[in-house]
Amino acid sequence: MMIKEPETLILVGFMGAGKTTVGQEIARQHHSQFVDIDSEIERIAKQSIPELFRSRGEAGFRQIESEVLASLQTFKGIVATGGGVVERMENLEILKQSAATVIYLHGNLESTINRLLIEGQRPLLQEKSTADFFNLWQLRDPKYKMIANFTVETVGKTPERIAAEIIALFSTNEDELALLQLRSEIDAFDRQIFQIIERRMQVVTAVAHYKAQFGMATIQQERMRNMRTLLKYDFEQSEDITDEMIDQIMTILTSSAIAKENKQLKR
Ligand SMILES: Nc1ncnc2c1ncn2[C@@H]1O[C@H](COP(=O)(O)OP(=O)(O)O)[C@@H](O)[C@H]1O
Ligand SMILES: O=C(O)C1=C[C@@H](OP(=O)(O)O)[C@@H](O)[C@H](O)C1
Ligand SMILES: [Mg+2]
Repeated sequence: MMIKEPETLILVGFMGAGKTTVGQEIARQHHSQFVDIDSEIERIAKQSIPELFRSRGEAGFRQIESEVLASLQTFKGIVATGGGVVERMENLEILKQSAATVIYLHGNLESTINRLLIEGQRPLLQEKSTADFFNLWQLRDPKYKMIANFTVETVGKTPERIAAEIIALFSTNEDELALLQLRSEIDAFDRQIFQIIERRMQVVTAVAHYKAQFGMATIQQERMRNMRTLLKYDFEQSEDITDEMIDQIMTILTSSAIAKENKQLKR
């Protein structure tokens, strides 16, 4: 069975997740209408969001936000909400009961904060510490999940690709859809694994500097053997992480590290 194509898609997620950008891109690729709730608020208030926060406070902003959301109940097309749309109970009710399909654009805090710092347009970011931001993330994440019909992983993907994936959700068979979601989880893990390997290589560089300074050998066989033994011990009970897997992966990691160290030492 094919999933019926919805008349309206509502994008939710934390600030900086890409709701505005991806929403515009879906509308472009799918030739639909697009509304950004923040832009509507600015149009109605005749003020920018930071100005509105200054003149009427967050409560004043949230009041207009709820009114705009309520006014969009018959809109057909793509709606980008603001990250704080889940702050008010009445908004959650509207989103839960809506016939529209709600999509949670999920990301990670690190890339989100980096994007927002570059942009500098979110008043909440200016007044909150990273710890406050993390708390806000943890408070909102379950609310986005509660109202969403689908969660789409955004980490490491371009807005064009995320838009294409969302459009594909509705031209896909329902059985295939579960598979699509699981695969997107695997893709997200693969990206995380390679980000960690990259960080590992940065530490390798620091180690090479140290070894050069103290005239130490690049290859320290015993240390490498010990590490493999410890890993095998850690995963002794695991069916999936076998000794063979540990040996293969560690061979790749250590040989790339040794190659990098040798290259640096030759300089
Ligand atoms: N998938 C993405 N990859 C890279 N940059 C992105 C992505 N999505 C959004 N951005 C950038 O991050 C910033 C915030 O995006 P925006 O669409 O305004 O997010 P939101 O509406 O969820 O707050 C913008 O500068 C945008 O260009
Ligand atoms: O998360 C929030 O509380 C907010 C998110 C912003 O929208 P985006 O999520 O589009 O950045 C904007 O509505 C306002 O700065 C408050
Ligand atoms: Mg936005």
